[in-house]
Amino acid sequence: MKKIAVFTSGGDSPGMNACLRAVVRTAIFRELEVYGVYRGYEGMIDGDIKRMYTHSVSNIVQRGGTILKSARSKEFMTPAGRKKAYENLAKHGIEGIVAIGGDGTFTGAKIFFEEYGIPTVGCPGTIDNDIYGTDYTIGFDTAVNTALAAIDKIRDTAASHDRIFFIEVMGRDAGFIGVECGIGGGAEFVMVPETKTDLDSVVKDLKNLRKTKTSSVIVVAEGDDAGSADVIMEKVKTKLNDNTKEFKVTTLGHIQRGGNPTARDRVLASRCGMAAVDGLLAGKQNCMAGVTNQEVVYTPFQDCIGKEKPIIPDHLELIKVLSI
Ligand SMILES: Nc1ncnc2c1ncn2[C@@H]1O[C@H](COP(=O)(O)OP(=O)(O)O)[C@@H](O)[C@H]1O
Ligand SMILES: O=P(O)(O)OC[C@H]1O[C@](O)(COP(=O)(O)O)[C@@H](O)[C@@H]1O
Repeated sequence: MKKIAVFTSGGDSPGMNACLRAVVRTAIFRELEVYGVYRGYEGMIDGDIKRMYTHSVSNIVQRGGTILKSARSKEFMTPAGRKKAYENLAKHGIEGIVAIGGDGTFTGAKIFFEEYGIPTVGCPGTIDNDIYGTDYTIGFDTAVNTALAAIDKIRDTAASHDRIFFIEVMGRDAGFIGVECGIGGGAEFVMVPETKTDLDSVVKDLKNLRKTKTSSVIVVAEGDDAGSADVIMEKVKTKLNDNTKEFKVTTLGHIQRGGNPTARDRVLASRCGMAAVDGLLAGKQNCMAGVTNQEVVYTPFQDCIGKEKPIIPDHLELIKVLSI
C-alpha cells in the first residue's frame, strides 16, 4: 500500500483534528502518501482531494472542529454518488481509506467497501459515544465537560432563585452525554432515549424532593421519548401544579460540539488515528480502530453500527440514589 486517503464526516467532534494529525503523521512516518478528502463523502463525490504533508496538520492538535470540514451527504447514499466517489479515489490511486466519523459514516464506509473493495478503517469521531467497539468516542469527553461547565453555572441561578431547571443536552439517539452530565452535574433526574420516561413517576419523586430541596436540575437528552426539554417542562409543570415554583429550560445545543478537545480526547484521537493507519498496513479492512479497556481493538463496521452499546445501568442507579 502506497497511497491512502483520510476524511472526516457526519457531525464534527472535538478531537477530530488530533485524529487527522495522527493519521497524516503516522502515514508519512510509515512512508505512505496521504490525501485529505474535504467535506466527507461530499468531497469524495466532487473530487475535492488534496495531498497532505507533515505541515498540513501543524498546530491543530488543540483545535475543535475539523480542518478537512465535514458534511452530511445525501448523494453518497445513492449508487451513482458512490460510483463518482470511487472514480475520484481511483484517479488518485488511493489504496486505503481512514474514515473519521460516527455510525452513519461507518454505514456508508461499509457499503462502499462492499461495492468497491478499497480497504477502510474507521476512527470513532462523534460526541454521542454511541458506537460499539470503543469505550469512548472522540469528542465525548469534551462535550460532557463543556455541558457540565454550563450546568454548573445554571445551578447557581437554580439555587439562588429556587427554580426547577430542565437542561437539554445533545444525543439524538443516545443518552451517554445526559447520563454523565447528570452524575457530574448532580442532577435530580436524567431523561434519556434508552429508557422509557415516566413523567407521572418523575412528578411524584419531584413532590417528595420538594420536602428537602428548594431547587432542581433535570437533564434531558434531546432524543428522549417524552419529547424535548420544552415539551417535558410544560407537562411536568402542569402535572406538578405548584404555583410557587418557577420552571426554566436551557437548551445547550452546539456549544457541546465545539471547543478545544480535552486531554482524554486528544490522546484517544491520536491512538485511534495511528491505529487506523497501522491497521491498514497490517491488512485490516471494513472495521474501526477503537480503544477498549486501554487496548486498541479493531471491530468490524457491521458490529460498530449493528450492536447495541448500552448505557451503564449502575449510572442510572447512581443518579437516583444521589439525588435524595
Ligand atoms: N445507509 C447509508 N448509505 C450510504 N451512506 C450513508 C448511509 N448512512 C450514512 N451515510 C453517509 O454517512 C454520512 C454521515 O452520517 P451521519 O449519520 O450524518 O453522521 P455520523 O457519521 O456522525 O453518524 C451521511 O451524510 C451519508 O453521506
Ligand atoms: O449539527 P446537526 O447536523 O444538526 O446534528 C445534530 C446532531 O449531531 C450530534 O451532535 C452528533 O451526532 P452524529 O455524530 O451522529 O452526527 C447529535 O448529538 C445531534 O443530534
